[in-house]
Amino acid sequence: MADVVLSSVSKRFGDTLAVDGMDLSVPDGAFVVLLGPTGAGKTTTLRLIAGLEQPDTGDILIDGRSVLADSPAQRNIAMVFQQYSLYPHLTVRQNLEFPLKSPILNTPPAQIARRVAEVAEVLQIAHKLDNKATALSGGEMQRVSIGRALVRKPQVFLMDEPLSSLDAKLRADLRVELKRIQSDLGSTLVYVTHDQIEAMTMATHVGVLDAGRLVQFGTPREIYENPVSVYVATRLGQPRINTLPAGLFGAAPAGAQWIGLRPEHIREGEGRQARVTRVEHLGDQTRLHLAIEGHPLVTLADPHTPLRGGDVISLRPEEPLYFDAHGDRVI
Ligand SMILES: Nc1ncnc2c1ncn2[C@@H]1O[C@H](COP(=O)(O)OP(=O)(O)OP(=O)(O)O)[C@@H](O)[C@H]1O
Repeated sequence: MADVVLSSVSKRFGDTLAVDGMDLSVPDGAFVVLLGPTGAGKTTTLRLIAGLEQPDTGDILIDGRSVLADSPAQRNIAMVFQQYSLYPHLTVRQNLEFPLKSPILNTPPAQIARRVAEVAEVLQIAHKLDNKATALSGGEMQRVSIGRALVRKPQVFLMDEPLSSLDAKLRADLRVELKRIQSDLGSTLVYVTHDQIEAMTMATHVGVLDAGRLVQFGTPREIYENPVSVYVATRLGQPRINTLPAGLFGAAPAGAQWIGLRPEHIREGEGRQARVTRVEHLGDQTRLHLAIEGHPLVTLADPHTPLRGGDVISLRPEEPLYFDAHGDRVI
């Protein structure tokens, strides 16, 4: 296993600067989740690490050594994409064996058989080993794709939204499974997702990308509790952090333009009056939509809340976050 370092890496496609002077340090054995809206440069970052793209400037080091001159195969990296990339005419077993049969590796047949059996067991596809890849459900195909990455025990795993095409139950199962496999193997993993739950539950570190730049890197808790900007704060947390005029609840720190309120920053019972506009029951959470002087606000309520649209409650902020006019954190 190995650490991965990107040092001032930039990559341009025509007029688009997809990755812009990125410095990223992925510690050995870390599970790093890259978050950011579409076009932020997440996939390009993975492809640069894999060697599928070459940077225009900067350096990429794996295990302390520059890999810019290495081919993707020489980098000993396994990548899993959103769309499963299986050989349709081969069986599941043959698909899983394929990476181990590379002439570079020269793996003995008994070891290949053992490794395929182990991985099939972990991913719960042992009973499908002799099926053609095309005779599988979407979820099974994606498990085989992940299995193909796992069989090789590469230096680094790169995964680009590997669970996003799966149904909710399978996604939840594989989330737990992937995290377990990663921590058992001690593998270094860089993972792209739009799914906050995946980020919060699997990541040891989260990297937030904005227009090709890494704007914050830290544990999921640090990113959630101590975001450097509104942009970062809105990446994690459902409902999203509310941003309201800083003076709405009284005095605000110097330079503050916005007050950022997550549900846990809102205390009911005293303070400003807020009108309930809607109570939304989502099953796993109940959202309270409010308005203070016409400013909308969403927070969480007890599932059995007696509140109804039109009710008026009082609330005040507790240890909120403040941001300046550019959205940067003030305190
Ligand atoms: N091969 C390419 N040719 C031209 N432009 C590209 C190419 N690859 C990426 N881009 C552009 O670079 C920018 C970053 O793309 P990238 O796919 O890395 O973003 P992303 O954060 O992964 O987005 P998504 O969440 O939609 O996958 C985008 O503006 C994209 O259109």
